[in-house]
Amino acid sequence: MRFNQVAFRYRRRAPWVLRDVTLTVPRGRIIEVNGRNGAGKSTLLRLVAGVVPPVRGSVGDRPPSVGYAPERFPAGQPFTARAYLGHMAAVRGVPAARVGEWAERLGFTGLLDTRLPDLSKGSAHKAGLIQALLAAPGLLVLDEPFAGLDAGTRAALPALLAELAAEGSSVIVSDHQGDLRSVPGVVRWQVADQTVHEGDPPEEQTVVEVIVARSQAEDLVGRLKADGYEARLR
Ligand SMILES: Nc1ncnc2c1ncn2[C@@H]1O[C@H](COP(=O)(O)OP(=O)(O)OP(=O)(O)O)[C@@H](O)[C@H]1O
Repeated sequence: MRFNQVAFRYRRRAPWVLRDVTLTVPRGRIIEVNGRNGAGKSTLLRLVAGVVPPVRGSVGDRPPSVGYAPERFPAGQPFTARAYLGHMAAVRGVPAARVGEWAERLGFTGLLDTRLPDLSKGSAHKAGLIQALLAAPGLLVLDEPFAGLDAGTRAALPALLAELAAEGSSVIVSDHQGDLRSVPGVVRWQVADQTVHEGDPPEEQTVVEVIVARSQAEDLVGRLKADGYEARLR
């Protein structure tokens, strides 16, 4: 899946949230999306999932089956979790039994007959997660999935995501709390300055003063430069 010069803003004349975003979403990998509050992480995830279209540019080759769990699960609907998830399974064309399997895996079985508005915030979040996982997604987009989860589910989720990635899914996750730090091979994206930077943020730079005999100074500067440091003679 590819983003070609994607730009997005929520309204005409509103400031651009993202501009000139060109990137490839790798298959079979977990991508962790970081950035400060308001940088545009959720907006990027909505564009990846196809919930909003780009204002400029294009998105190509999105896998046909997409699972998306937004940051806030809209829990106001007057159904039980079982009825809601059964409905979502039917919409996605997967057997209703899949609901029970994921509920079991995420410790949600006892809550299936609770009405969505009566679920706690964390449990509603889990219902959102199960709904995203139902259809063995080629692309799984999770916005802050770790927020509000109980310790057991929170500890189990990275391995579950790694398993889906190993089966070939692209798994894109925004994560403030570093829950994916222990998973090997995670790709990191930083959202900043209205765009997306691949890789870890550049480390902060500092200046080290070295006092050396004048006769050795040029040699030392040369050696430091050869080692990749920025060095100047004063
Ligand atoms: N539905 C919306 N309508 C209008 N503006 C929005 C909407 N959603 C987000 N924005 C604006 O877009 C910008 C990016 O917001 P976004 O939610 O994508 O950031 P974020 O990095 O996910 O933030 P956080 O870490 O706080 O969740 C912000 O200036 C925000 O006010």
